[in-house]
Amino acid sequence: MLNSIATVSISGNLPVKLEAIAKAGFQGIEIFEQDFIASDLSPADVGRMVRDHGLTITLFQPFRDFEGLPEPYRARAFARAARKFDLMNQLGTDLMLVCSSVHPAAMGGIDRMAQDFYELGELAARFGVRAGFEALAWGRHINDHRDAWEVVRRADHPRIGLILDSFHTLGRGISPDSIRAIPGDRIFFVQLADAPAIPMDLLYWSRHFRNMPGEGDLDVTGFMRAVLSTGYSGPLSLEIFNDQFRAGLPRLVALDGHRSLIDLQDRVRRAEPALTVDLPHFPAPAPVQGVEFLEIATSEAEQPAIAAFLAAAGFAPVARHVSKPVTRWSQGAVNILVNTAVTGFAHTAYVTHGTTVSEVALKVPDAAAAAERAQALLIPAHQSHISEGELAIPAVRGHGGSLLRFVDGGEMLGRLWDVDFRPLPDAGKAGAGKADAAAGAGLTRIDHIAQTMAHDEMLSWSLFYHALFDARRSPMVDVADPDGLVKSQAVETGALRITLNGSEARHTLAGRFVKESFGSSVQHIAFATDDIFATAASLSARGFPILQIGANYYADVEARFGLDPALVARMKAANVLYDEDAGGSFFQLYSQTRPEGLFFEFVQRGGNYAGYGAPNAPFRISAQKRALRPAGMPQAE
Ligand SMILES: O=C(O)c1ccc(O)c(O)c1
Ligand SMILES: [Mg+2]
Repeated sequence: MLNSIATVSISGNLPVKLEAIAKAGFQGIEIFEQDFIASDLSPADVGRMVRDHGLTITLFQPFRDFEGLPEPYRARAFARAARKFDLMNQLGTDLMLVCSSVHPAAMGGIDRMAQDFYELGELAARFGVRAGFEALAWGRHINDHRDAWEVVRRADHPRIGLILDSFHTLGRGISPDSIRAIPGDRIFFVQLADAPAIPMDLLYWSRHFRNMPGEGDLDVTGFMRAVLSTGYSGPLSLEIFNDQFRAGLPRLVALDGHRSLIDLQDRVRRAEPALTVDLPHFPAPAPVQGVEFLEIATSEAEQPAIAAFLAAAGFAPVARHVSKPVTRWSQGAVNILVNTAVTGFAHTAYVTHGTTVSEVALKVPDAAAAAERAQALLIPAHQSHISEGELAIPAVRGHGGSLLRFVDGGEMLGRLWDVDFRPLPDAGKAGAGKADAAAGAGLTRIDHIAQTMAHDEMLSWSLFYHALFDARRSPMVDVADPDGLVKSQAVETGALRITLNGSEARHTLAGRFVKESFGSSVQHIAFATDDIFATAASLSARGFPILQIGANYYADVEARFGLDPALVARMKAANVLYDEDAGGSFFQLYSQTRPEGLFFEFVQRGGNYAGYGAPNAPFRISAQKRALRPAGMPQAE
């Protein structure tokens, strides 16, 4: 099976698109007619350029408004088809997509349309080409692949076949199982696209919101399984109309496309092992068991402030790296490494972003398997310099260029802290006298990590986690910052919870963070506690910069949830926020933002509360922005 992508799916002019598509590892392209017409290259030159990139033209499309026309339109449609078949000969492709008609004069009648296609087949034979019929979800008479198939079946011509497009089938809610009865050799071509579940006009949805399989909410895997069960073995081609991708970086969009096709085929074979897919073997996704450590890259000059912040949050320095200026701070099951190296990856991250989370290390069942899966998904590996006797911890490039490491409980990696670190002589005594250092502030583990990015990177990172770990996504939510909207989406796999946050508005807290840290990065880390009030008291005793929440919030939250006024009084005194869902309750407490924009959150989940306190986010953001301004300053910047 050849993997292919339509030129409409990415930005740039035709040569730029071809280059990006070839570099991303595709074998074929669909030439969208507009892209060809807009270029001033001759058809033969385009064909040559495509082949020089090692690509083949899998499809020429679209040919519109063909079937069911009365004269004189009908004769004109055939004359037009002859011209396009001739063009296809010059381009060097043998398949044209005919999408179902939206012509106002088009008439219905399966047999009339079948007759038109039979005659088109005869014409195609004279040019040595073929044509495939695709049901557009908004076609005038044909808008369902089952009807398109009936037309093709009745046309009964070897040069006329069916073209399936996952969007048109799934977008209309048609079960893909209806595909299983179609003979695979009558399916000439398969186009793949996903889309977010947003109710809207089908045409508008299709032309602006399609995304890569695995980035949306449609059951593209179910569709693919049905297609492959027919014995179809032709191209698998992405046809993604998406406003962001049209403006995105061609290389990155094409690479995401290839990743999505690999992940899709991997899902198909895991769901239905009897189906053959064109993929080498690689490990299945495994759920993440936890965050083993986070590393903050900083400088010697800024290190004392970070150390003070961590100490005030109840962390204690417990160990030092054997060869690098890296300190391990611990509390509960949380490990935070502070790296002040002036060489190597952490330093590059610091120079690029300022003080930043440069690494996230995930505990997985098998680190080597996770790295192998990443490689199969075209996620670049990272080789760090390690000294004699130290562990090589597998790493890949993750969000914002940071490193994502994989550690497991095996022979070597299971001894990470013993091999690479030496305990500090006074470990455990740090902060003694202020509060109980051993217990810290009651933080037990990392609840979630919030990664902030440009809005148009969100789909890409959502695909990354979905493909690598089979992560589940919750619906995207809008968070109102006083200066614009921020989109937020949670991805979860096993014990790993990540929120992806993106904003197009430059003055939102998220937008400013991306600008000021020169690219996307971890913006906040949320720690779990079993007792939010004890944590609040401990933080307060340590002089931690707790975010102050206004009185209006508490009056509202008491009324909204019918909370006990005594509880609300405690929350107010401790600046604790509250939310609940059908599963349980949620308490949160925030820090003010640090100079580089990083902040901490402390949460207590009750029952099976599944969210992240999104309803509180606007109030938290406003409070953080207030805390950033000297008292008495007006709201506007
Ligand atoms: O939006 C369209 O018109 C259009 C054209 C060709 C296709 O293959 C398709 O899926 C949609
Ligand atoms: Mg299509």
